[in-house]
Amino acid sequence: MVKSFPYQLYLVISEETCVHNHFLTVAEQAVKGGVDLVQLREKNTSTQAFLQKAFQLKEVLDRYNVPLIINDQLEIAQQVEAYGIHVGTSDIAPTQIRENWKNLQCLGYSIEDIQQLDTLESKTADYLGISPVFSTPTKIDTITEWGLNGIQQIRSMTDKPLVAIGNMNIQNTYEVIKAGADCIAVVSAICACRNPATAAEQLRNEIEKA
Ligand SMILES: Cc1ncc(COP(=O)(O)OP(=O)(O)O)c(N)n1
Ligand SMILES: Cc1nc(C(=O)O)sc1CCOP(=O)(O)O
Ligand SMILES: [Mg+2]
Repeated sequence: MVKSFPYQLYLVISEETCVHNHFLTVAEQAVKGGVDLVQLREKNTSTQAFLQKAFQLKEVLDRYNVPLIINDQLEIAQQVEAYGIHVGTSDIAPTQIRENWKNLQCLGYSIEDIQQLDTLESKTADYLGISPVFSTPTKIDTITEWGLNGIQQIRSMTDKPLVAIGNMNIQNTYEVIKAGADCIAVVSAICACRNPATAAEQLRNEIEKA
């Protein structure tokens, strides 16, 4: 059974990608503009610093009832009582996460090739990240881009909620949702903007048009 996934605009944030404002300000403004799910993805910080940022971000998000997802780090996710965790093929496996985190609410898993869809790991996930829809300088260790055809192909093969990530912006959001994605996830389209609330609002409008 597919669990409810009512999220459509997903912010993936780290301190270093927030160019003009503090990351907590970006997160709060983005939520005010329409972001309904946030992932903290810190690739270049110590565990202690990641944990501290996670607590700070959770405090902000809790005020708006917006769930927090932690990237990669199971212990941090559990310590901050996050809503969930997102992992990819090089990380701790979804089945192992389920074994170790009994009251986990939301488990995201990246799909990089079509064979992965038919695995226990994918079936264990609550949503699948289409990784990447379009190639992006924000994450360069990806394999190939799925494009709109890839989204349609995955959509025809699974009922799981699909999160489109990779160079998502206001120009391509409408067609990506039309192709079958349930949600779009962004870094630069919000974090690199001077006004994160306006950026989120514009993305939200594109989603709602579709
Ligand atoms: C929503 C979402 N989709 C995909 C990813 C990528 O996860 P992963 O493949 O584990 O790569 P890293 O983010 O760990 O570099 C994601 N984080 N979020
Ligand atoms: C965190 C992440 N994961 C990706 C994947 O393909 O799995 S692409 C990506 C970064 C997305 O950044 P931007 O919105 O700036 O393109
Ligand atoms: Mg990962």
